Amino acid sequence: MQKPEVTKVGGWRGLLSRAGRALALTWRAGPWSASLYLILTLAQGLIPAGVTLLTKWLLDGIQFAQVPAGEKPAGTFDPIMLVAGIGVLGILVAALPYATTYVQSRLKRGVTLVVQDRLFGAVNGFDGMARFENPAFLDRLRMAQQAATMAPEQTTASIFGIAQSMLTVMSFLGVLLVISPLITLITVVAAIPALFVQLRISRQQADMMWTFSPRSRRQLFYQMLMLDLAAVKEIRLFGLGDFLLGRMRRETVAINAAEERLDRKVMVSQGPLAGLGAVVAAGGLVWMVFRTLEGQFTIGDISAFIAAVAGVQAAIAGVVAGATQGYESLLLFGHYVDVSDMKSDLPAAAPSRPLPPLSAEIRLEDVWFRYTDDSPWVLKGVSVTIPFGGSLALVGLNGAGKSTLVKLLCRLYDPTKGRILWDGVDLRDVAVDDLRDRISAVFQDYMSYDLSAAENIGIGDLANMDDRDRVVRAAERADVHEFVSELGRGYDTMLSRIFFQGEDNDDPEQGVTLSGGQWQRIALARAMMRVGRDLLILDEPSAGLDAAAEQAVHDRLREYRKGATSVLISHRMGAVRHADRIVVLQEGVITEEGDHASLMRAGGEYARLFSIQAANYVEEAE
Ligand SMILES: Nc1ncnc2c1ncn2[C@@H]1O[C@H](COP(=O)(O)OP(=O)(O)OP(=O)(O)O)[C@@H](O)[C@H]1O
Repeated sequence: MQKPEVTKVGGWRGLLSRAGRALALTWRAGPWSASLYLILTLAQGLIPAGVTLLTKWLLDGIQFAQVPAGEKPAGTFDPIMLVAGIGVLGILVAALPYATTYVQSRLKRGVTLVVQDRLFGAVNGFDGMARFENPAFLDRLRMAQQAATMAPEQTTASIFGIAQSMLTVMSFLGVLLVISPLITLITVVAAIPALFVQLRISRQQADMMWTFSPRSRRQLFYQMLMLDLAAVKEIRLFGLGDFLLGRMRRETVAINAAEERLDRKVMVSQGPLAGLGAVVAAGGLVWMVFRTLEGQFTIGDISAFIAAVAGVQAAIAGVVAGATQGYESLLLFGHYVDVSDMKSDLPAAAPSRPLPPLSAEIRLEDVWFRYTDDSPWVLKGVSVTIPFGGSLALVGLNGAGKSTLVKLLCRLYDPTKGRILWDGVDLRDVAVDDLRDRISAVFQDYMSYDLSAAENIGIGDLANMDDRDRVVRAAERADVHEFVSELGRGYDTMLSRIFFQGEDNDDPEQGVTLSGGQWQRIALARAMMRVGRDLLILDEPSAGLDAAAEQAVHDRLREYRKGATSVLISHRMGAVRHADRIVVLQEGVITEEGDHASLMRAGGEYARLFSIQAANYVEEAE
């Protein structure tokens, strides 16, 4: 079921295709900005050689200023014009980086928008839950998220940067070649090993990021935990602060040590190579000076040589840096590409069958389920029928498989074996959105959204979210209307304080913090928003409620459930006794089935659980 979807990223062909995608993305995010960015970048690549050439001509012009006009060597120009030209290029050198940064930032914002839309669009398209429970996938998702914001822009910047540096190299080589082909060759050859060493290092860096990803995740987990409001109580009371800090420190130290090792490698391998470049440059200069003294070269040639050697080395370093950064961002971009290309984790039926409104029954036929291929079976051959218009209650000890069964009904997973039929149609043969549109549910681990009360309820049915009457009716059904009406801003009160800062923080009208039971009733109201659905699932809908509220909620729910097909899970035996059919699940197997009276008569597990709770109440009453 959870196949290892995460593969290692690498291979030149893959890298090239990813580079193509990154460039295409950048282009799509802003064709004009991208073109301008390219022009500006390339222009900056040509300027250094241009300045060098003009300077050489200027120095030659000065050297031969006293020579009569007809005897001047070819390529001697008016010094005033050359000074003006150097001035113009100087202005461009100063101004262009700012223009480039502006265009680059603009492009980056555009790219971020496109890429995030795609990534989260793809994530929203994962219909099931399994991927979200796979740690390797979560790692990749985290990296994809990181990649989404920086990788395409970085890749483009690197590719353009490489083009710029190569243009600089080539233009300088043009100048250098005219002066001395030998020096040109030696300079280039000396710079090549650095390129390969850098590429190797960057691969190691990317591998390290991947290897240490679980550590980074744990480090982040401890960090978040120490700042988590929900965890504050236990951390304070149990004195867990230093323990968590120690664990976080351990992860950070391990990551730091690996980074340190890599940095050392970079220093040891790069240092000598950089030194070799400097020796070559110095040797070339000595040779050049001697030749100039012999009259073979001009002073302008020496200045051009000095500038070109430095320029070529800097530009080759630029190519290496660009390649390294590009390589890293492409590896990172690979995670983004993989996640955004992923299809839904639930096989889609093609073509999907229409899902008729429920008219007869929902039937589980010999359903077996386990979460992963190597984990134990959670459901072992469950067969049960939920008749149309009837209520089914699921009873069983913790871990019996009740919530799992509900997840299968919502098709958050597919059964490993067996099938679930909706009026005879296998759930796998219908579009998952159609199925979910027919279901309403309160899950055991319901959500508390940092939204207003009206929105918290209304999002149960997005299409009717702004229909205040509907929201109020849903709140009434969940017995929460009165409470919400009395809040500072009624239904428009924010059920969160996280968006308020500074002075507003103490204003109770700005947002409220609800209790667990109040949140549970809001979640119930959210489910009640979904009127006219075929199946209502209530997984522990009253676990956090006080006795009076629980009674009231169940009375109302019974009213609401009348005529609706429903599945109720509750550990409160008083709440399930009214169900049309009660099923007892023990370690993934149905052991008893019937209505309250017949199960009590049978004297099995149901009767035992019921009697334990009843006895508790009686003792408490006495
Ligand atoms: N996402 C998951 N991955 C792996 N195993 C899981 C997962 N969720 C639940 N399980 C396992 O499946 C079994 C059944 O869990 P389930 O939540 O369905 O039980 P339950 O009957 O609803 O229990 P409770 O009454 O405590 O809510 C448990 O052994 C649990 O450890």
